[in-house]
Amino acid sequence: MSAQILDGKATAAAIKSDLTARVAALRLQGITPGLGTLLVGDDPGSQKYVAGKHRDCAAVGIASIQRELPATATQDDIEAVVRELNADPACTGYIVQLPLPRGIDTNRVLELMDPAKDADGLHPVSLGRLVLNEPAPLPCTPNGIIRLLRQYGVELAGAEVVVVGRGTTVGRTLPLLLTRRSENATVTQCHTGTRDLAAQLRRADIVVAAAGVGHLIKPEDIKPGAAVLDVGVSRDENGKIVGDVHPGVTEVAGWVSPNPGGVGPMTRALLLENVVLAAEREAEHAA
Ligand SMILES: Nc1nc2c(c(=O)[nH]1)N[C@@H](CN(C=O)c1ccc(C(=O)N[C@@H](CCC(=O)O)C(=O)O)cc1)CN2
Repeated sequence: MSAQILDGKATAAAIKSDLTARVAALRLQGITPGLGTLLVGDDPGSQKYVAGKHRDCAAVGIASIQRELPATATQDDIEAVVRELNADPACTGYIVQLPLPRGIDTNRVLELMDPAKDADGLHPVSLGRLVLNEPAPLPCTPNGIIRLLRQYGVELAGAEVVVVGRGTTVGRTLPLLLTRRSENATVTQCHTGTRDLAAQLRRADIVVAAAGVGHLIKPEDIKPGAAVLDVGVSRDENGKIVGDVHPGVTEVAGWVSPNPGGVGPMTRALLLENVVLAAEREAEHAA
């Protein structure tokens, strides 16, 4: 058996096509949505992701506001740009590309953002609203995972989901989305302190790997027919980028998300969606 591919590239393309029409409608009302990004430092991965976000903006008609600071930027330098983006009327929503350089207090930077301009759903106010089940911009990668599963008809209600990882962008936030009544999944969160990861994985209907440990998830750990989503990015001993999921998993699983081409493109599309939703709310208030 070979697993069905959860094609994030194709699913993201359909979302972007819908967004292109919605942006055109907003522009007719005199509103041009704008996405801001703040990139600090010269990490090639982060540079690539941010460049991709602005390419996507151009493709759907969203304006781009690109701010960059060197790796030597101080906390004050970064906070000054955050204040500028908060005040910029052309900027509907923005993100601070993570991770920030060592020595920078990331939480302080995020807390300084205007929550109304949080395009990432990672501001403490947005995360608090998510916990309280109130309307909030959804974190892009977790939202992308759920939308991809829905697109391919993978049942979430009653499913046993194992999330591997506890980072803010995926591990901590995905369980909050999966356990909403609309999804109704049961979630086990695993991490480096989990005593027997393989035992947890073997009973999972859905596995989301976001640990950043190359090929951590092996074929023998997967229940036949399960859905396996690979969100991890790390480098092997030759410097080649590898995901968290061993390629052999495709022979056991029912569905797999490729990496690249799975959750990454969904993350980017749903960032644009958050900006368009914010601009549509602005249009409603203006009417
Ligand atoms: N402020 C944020 N920072 C980070 C986030 C985030 O959601 N918000 N997530 C990750 C990085 N990330 C988004 O910024 C991201 C990662 C990967 C991709 C992507 O499209 N990957 C492609 C492959 C790209 C390539 O290497 O050629 C794929 O998977 O097909 C998009 C966004 C950490 N920081």
